[in-house]
Amino acid sequence: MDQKPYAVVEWNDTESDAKGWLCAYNFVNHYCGGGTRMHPTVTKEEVVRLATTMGYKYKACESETTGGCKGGIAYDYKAPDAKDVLRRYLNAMAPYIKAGVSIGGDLGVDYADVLEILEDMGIGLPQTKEMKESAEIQQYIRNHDDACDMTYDGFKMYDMITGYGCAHSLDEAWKYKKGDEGARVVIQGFGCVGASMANNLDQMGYKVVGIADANLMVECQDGLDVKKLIETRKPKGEMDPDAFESNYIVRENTEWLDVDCDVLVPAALEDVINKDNAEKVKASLIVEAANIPVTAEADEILRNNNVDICVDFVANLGGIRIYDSLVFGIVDPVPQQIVDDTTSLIRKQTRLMFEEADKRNMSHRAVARELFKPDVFDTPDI
Ligand SMILES: NC(=O)c1ccc[n+]([C@@H]2O[C@H](COP(=O)([O-])OP(=O)(O)OC[C@H]3O[C@@H](n4cnc5c(N)ncnc54)[C@H](O)[C@@H]3O)[C@@H](O)[C@H]2O)c1
Repeated sequence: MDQKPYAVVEWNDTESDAKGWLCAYNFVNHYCGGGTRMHPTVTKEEVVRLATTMGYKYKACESETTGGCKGGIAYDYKAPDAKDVLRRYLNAMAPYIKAGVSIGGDLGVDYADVLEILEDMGIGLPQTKEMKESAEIQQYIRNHDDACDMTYDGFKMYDMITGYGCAHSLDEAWKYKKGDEGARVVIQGFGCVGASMANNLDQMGYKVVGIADANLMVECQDGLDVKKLIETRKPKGEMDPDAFESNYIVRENTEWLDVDCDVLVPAALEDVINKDNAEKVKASLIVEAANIPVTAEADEILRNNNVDICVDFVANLGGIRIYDSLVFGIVDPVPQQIVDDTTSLIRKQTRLMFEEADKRNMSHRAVARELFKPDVFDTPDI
C-alpha cells in the first residue's frame, strides 16, 4: 500500500473552463519536485498517481533532498490561451510553490515557460528557507539556470536528458536480456522525450521502425530517418509528413501496437497499454518513457506473456536527476558530466531492477516498488 499524499489542491480557472490540481506526495528535507502536465484528459486521480510515482522516482534517483509532487491542468495544450491558463494556474499555486513545491514542465507544458512565469511572479526557482539561506545553493541554482540554456546533440539539456536516460535504460535492459543488435523499436510520442530518445537509440545502433504522434503514425521496417524527422519536427512534437520518404507507411496513430518490433516505448500519455490491448503487444521489452503508461491489469497480462518492463520511475528519472544534481551541487554544469552522471545512475538502477526481479521471481514493477519505496515523509518549512 502506498502512503497517502501529503496534500492535494484543486483549482478552477476564472477565465476559461480549465481545472487543475497540485499534489505534493512527500516532502524530503521540506522540498518536493515534479512536472506540470496540460492535456484535456487530466484528472485529479491521475495527478495523484503521477505525484506518487514522483516519490518513487526521487528515491530511485538516490535523492536525499527532494520528494515527489505533480501538477496537472485539464485543458488543451494547443489552445491559443494555453500559456495564460498556465500562468493563472501557477499564480493560484504560488503559496505552495513558495513553500518548496517545485513544479516544472511535463506533457504539454514547456519547462522554459514555467521558469519564465515564476520569474515574472518574483519567485524564480522554488526554494525552501534553508536553500534561500545557503550561498552554496544559490551558486548551484545559477549553475542550473546556465544549464537550461546549454545544448547537447542539438537539444536543450532539459529537453534531451530524460529521453537519453530512457535510451540507456533500454540498452541496459536489452543487453541484460541478451537481445540481438539492431533491435527494432516503436515509439509513441515525439515530444521532448520521444524525439531525444529516438536520436540516442539511432546513435546506439537501434532501428526505430515506428513513431506515433498526436496526429498519425509512420512506419518503415528498414528504419526511419530519425535525424530528418527531428530536423523537420513541428512545435509540440508533431512530425511533418512532407519529410516522409516514399517507402514509409502512414497509419492512424491508434495503430502503434500493430507494428512489428522488439521494443515498445510509450512516450506520450498515461494508461495507453491496458486490459483491452495488452495482448497485442509484440515486443519482448517495454520501456516506460511516459509516466504510468501501463495499467495494473495490463501488467498482469504482459507478465504472463513474458514481456519485461523498464518501469517509469527508473527509466525516465533523467529529468529529475539533472535538476537534483545541479541544484544540490552533485555535478558541475558541464553537459558531458551531466549526461554521464544521469545515464550511469539509470543504467545502475535498471540492472539492479532486472537482476532482483530474476532473483526474487517478481515482476520488474513489484521489485522496483520494493527497492525504491519512499521512506521520508516530512513537511514544508515556512
Ligand atoms: N519532459 C520530461 O522531462 C519528462 C520526464 C519524465 C517523464 N516524462 C513523461 O514523458 C511523456 C511525454 O512527455 P514530453 O515532455 O515528451 O511531452 P511533449 O509535450 O513534449 O510531447 C508529447 C508527445 O506526445 C504526442 N501525443 C499526444 N497525444 C498522442 C496520442 N494520442 N498518440 C500518440 N502521440 C501523442 C505529441 O504529439 C508529442 O509528440 C509524459 O508521460 C511525461 O510525463 C517527461
